[in-house]
Amino acid sequence: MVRFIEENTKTMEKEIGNKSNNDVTTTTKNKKQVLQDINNGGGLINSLVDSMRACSPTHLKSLMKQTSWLTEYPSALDMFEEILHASQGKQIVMFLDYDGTLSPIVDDPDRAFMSRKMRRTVKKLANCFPTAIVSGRCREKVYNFVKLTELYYAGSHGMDIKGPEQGSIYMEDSKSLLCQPATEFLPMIDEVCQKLIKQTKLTPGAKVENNKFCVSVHFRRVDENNWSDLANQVRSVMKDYPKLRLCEGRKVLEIRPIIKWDKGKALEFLLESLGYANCADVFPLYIGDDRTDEDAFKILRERRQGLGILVSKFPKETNASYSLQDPDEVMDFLRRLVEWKQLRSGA
Ligand SMILES: O=P(O)(O)OC[C@H]1O[C@H](O[C@H]2O[C@H](CO)[C@@H](O)[C@H](O)[C@H]2O)[C@H](O)[C@@H](O)[C@@H]1O
Repeated sequence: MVRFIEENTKTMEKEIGNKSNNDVTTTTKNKKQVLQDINNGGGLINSLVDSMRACSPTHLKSLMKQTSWLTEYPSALDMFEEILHASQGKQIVMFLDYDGTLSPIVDDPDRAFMSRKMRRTVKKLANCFPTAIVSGRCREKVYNFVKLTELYYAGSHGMDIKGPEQGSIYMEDSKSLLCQPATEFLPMIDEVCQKLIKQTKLTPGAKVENNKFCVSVHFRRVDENNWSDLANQVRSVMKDYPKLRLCEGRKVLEIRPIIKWDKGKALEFLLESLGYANCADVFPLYIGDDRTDEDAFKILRERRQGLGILVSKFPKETNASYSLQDPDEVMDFLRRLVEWKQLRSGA
């Protein structure tokens, strides 16, 4: 396991361009270039603002018609039987993103609560299958929203992984499972976070969130006319930190260490920890709504194992195989999985 981490956490200056988790969802070819320029200190502020605009799904509506998109990425509810068929004889392992997947997207990140019904469903799910939450938020924060001790948690985009507090039937000594491949960056992240708070305080609506191994700069509540100011402020801080990179989520700029670690690596690490490293009898199911989830979808495609489900009401480029519209549909899908499993085990 130590080797797994070492091999995967070497700095990746050279690889940034190829491996950025924004690759797949880049709406225009030069958006990747834009982020590289920002990351490398080039500072194309206008282009960063374009890129921020593209964070909003409404800007992607015209990319493909909904109907043809749904033909390519059918509803996981409609394809439920096919999914079960593909998983036959294999151990299903569940990976769930939090924001936009288990909880609806809201204006205030501190109020992104999941419903009681969803919590009950996820609890039942974890009784049926090994289940992990994989989030961009810091692990403690996402745990405080989910509050289930039977889950694996991968916070800070997978850079902070911990086994279930209450132990697990799927892993011996799961309580001691801890993987934090970016600890050396903690002081830098704290410093950058303080600078970003200071720099952005004059931009109404901007919110800087310290996610321990990464930082989020939210612009959901920033007037679009002020986005270029915000981009300037972020850029002015980032230019002094070549070991950090900038990515995007939903109306959020994510600042992360340039290590070769993301939600895809977290998925692989957890599969290995669960004893499924070189195993054909495993069927990982990853459900997520965000660009950072694409790294995990991509890994599943590369491994030809399990499948990814994108949560989106709008057509988006994705490495997922199926889609669900919103957290309500996610809950329906999870419930059906639980019912199916309970029926099979005669519970
Ligand atoms: O990987 P995730 O669990 O999806 O976390 C990604 C980011 O989610 C949160 O921000 C997003 O949700 C907020 C609440 O609905 C919303 O206000 C914001 O616009 C979204 O980007 C979280 O606050 C970030 O720290 C996470 O990185």
